[in-house]
Amino acid sequence: MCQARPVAYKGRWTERGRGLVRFTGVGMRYGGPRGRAAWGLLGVSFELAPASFNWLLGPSGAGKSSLLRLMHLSLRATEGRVEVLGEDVARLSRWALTGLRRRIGVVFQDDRLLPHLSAYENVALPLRIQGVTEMRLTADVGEMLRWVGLEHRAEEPPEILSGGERQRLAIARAIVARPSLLVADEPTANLDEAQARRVIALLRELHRMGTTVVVATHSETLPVEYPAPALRLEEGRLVSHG
Ligand SMILES: Nc1ncnc2c1ncn2[C@@H]1O[C@H](COP(=O)(O)OP(=O)(O)OP(=O)(O)O)[C@@H](O)[C@H]1O
Repeated sequence: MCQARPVAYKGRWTERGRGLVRFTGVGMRYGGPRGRAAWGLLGVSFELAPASFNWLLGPSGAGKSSLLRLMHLSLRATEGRVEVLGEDVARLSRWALTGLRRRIGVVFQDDRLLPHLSAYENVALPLRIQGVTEMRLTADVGEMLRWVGLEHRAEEPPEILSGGERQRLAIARAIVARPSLLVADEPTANLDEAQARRVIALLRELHRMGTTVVVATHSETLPVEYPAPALRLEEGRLVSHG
């Protein structure tokens, strides 16, 4: 399934070398009832090399989702500096943030597919929003569905696909617009081992094509099976990176 590589258009897959992610002294403080505000992240500093594959590890409540939300720009840090794809996000205008978001793909634990659209239309959606031509859309969506091994399910609604198929479809949708950074928050949490391996193989393949990939997981076995740099969080602090 993973042997067939997508054909890079215009001679490239993503902007290789521009996938840098750097956090410097980052803190994320969540509000709450008076006196109950809490730090989800505290003093977190690290740098991810462009086109690297990275694990994000830590127990429940350690801050993994908070870190990923900062990385895919759905949260703003309370303190510190967040640089994504080489941009200091606090300095960007709303317009520039929207542009940067388009270069980031996100995969969640639950697939978040649209139930009233076919598999094909779910993958096509990001390209339709960007207004790409129908010819390019057809080629790119077909290529993505082939890559994730779902070309034969193109006309099906997501609800009749298996959990693993839905998650592969979610990956196809997240990467069809060729993001430079792919952030995955426990993408294998609901899958059996075989399906989980298939999903990780796709994400590893994506990294080999030049995308920076960050995958949060509770799995003890996947990071051993697929060795890669790992960020480990505990109680909101980065306790190791390497
Ligand atoms: N929206 C929020 N409001 C208040 N506190 C929050 C919010 N989101 C997260 N937190 C708190 O921040 C801390 C880190 O949570 P986060 O969801 O980032 O951890 P996690 O490692 O992803 O956990 P899990 O593995 O269970 O998903 C926790 O103490 C959590 O209760």
